[in-house]
Amino acid sequence: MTGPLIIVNLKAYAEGTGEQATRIAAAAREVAEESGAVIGVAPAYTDLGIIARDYDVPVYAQHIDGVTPGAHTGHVTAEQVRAAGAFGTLINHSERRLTLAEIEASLTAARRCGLQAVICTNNVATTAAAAALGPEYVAIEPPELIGTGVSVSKADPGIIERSVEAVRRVNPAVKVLTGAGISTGECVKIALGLGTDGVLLASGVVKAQDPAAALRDLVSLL
Ligand SMILES: O=C[C@H](O)COP(=O)(O)O
Repeated sequence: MTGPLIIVNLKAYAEGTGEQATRIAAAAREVAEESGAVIGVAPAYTDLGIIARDYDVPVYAQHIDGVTPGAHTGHVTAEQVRAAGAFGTLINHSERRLTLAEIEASLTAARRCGLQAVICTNNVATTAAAAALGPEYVAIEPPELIGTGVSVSKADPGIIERSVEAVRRVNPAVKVLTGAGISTGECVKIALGLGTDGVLLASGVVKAQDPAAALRDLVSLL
């Protein structure tokens, strides 16, 4: 994949399975084709297989556990999401936080299965620690802005700049995403201008009346 990456995290917003996820995946595919942007989706586990099978978009798990297949009730393995068609996985999202040891174990599992790893972080220090582990991406998201509609790009550009600097210092091979309240092309443009490689967002697309229109706006200034 080349160019900025936009990942739409569907979280647990849907009350059922299928309908919302397939609508957003279809919109992601359509807008990616029109614009040339890379748009991934992170559906619930219950929707992951169908999205990966029927929609030509990069699919991310929202979390994987750092275990190998075996007696682990209530866990989800990298092998399972890979077999269901996942391209990558989020790790340590603010709504699914892990210890440092667990982050490392989940990253090891992702590597074992060839999944692209996006480690989410909540401040500059954790961004630097995550970068030291060497995932493909870190995604810095100030937790207080998540789901608020107040964009990190406008409310806290400094945390993006400092995170990009920290990653470049620790491990320049790691790419940086940012997220929290991102909903417009302007937010994306500011984030990229501050040195990121893309954005991670949810409510701006998931709660939109017309997800395709919301995605078109996001890529409008690329
Ligand atoms: O994974 C996505 C982030 O937590 C951002 O969520 P949000 O776009 O609803 O603020």
